[in-house]
Amino acid sequence: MANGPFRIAPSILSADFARLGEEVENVIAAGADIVHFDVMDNHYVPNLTIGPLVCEAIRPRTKAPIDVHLMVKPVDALVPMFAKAGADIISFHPEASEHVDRTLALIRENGCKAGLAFNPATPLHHLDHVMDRIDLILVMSVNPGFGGQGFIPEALVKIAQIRRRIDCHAANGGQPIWLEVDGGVKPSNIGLIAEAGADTFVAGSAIFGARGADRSYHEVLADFRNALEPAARRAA
Ligand SMILES: O=C(CO)[C@H](O)[C@H](O)COP(=O)(O)O
Repeated sequence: MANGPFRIAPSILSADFARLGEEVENVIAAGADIVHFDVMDNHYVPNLTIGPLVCEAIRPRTKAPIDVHLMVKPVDALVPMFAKAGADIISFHPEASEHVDRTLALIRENGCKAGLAFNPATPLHHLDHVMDRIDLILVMSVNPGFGGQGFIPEALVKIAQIRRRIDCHAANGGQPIWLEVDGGVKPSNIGLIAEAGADTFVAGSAIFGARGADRSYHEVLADFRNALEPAARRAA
């Protein structure tokens, strides 16, 4: 699936919704690894997007993992619905669940990988006692709700702190955990984000914005891969 140690996950929030199936096929054919699916409820975040029916509609269009980011409160009722709709990974925010441990278990019981998402101001103590129940940690490098925002540089510190926790967990026999970053990721900063310790990169406007810039998804994804090369060489 991924080229080298890194995965690129286009956020379909910035895709052309009128041609969503085609957009998903094209961006994966151009070399992306994962489909990032942003779910917003106009309650936990001030925007409203897409739900399980749209996930179900795009599922047959790709074999790539569908990575559902739930920016919703409450969370639990949507977990089985997205699992049934074909999600592979489901992430949620600890502030949006009354029982983080229960929600993580529910995601795995429904056959998906479980992710925990951290807003820029969410403290990392939410990882305490649940590291063995997590498959992915999602660091938001913008406040959630909208695509096209600028990367918040303090996220780099948080990424490095989480990388140390993941490596320590693995050194003690723990399961692999992906470290995903979402918000303002571009070819100009992805190298720095990888050096801080991320391995999975969500990008919406920087990839789907190619449409307006007269460039192909293949060209834009090549920019991302080239920018990742020094970090990939160091990781090899
Ligand atoms: O979760 C999100 C916003 O809440 C989006 O996935 C994220 O912002 C990606 O968009 P962009 O790359 O344009 O910043």
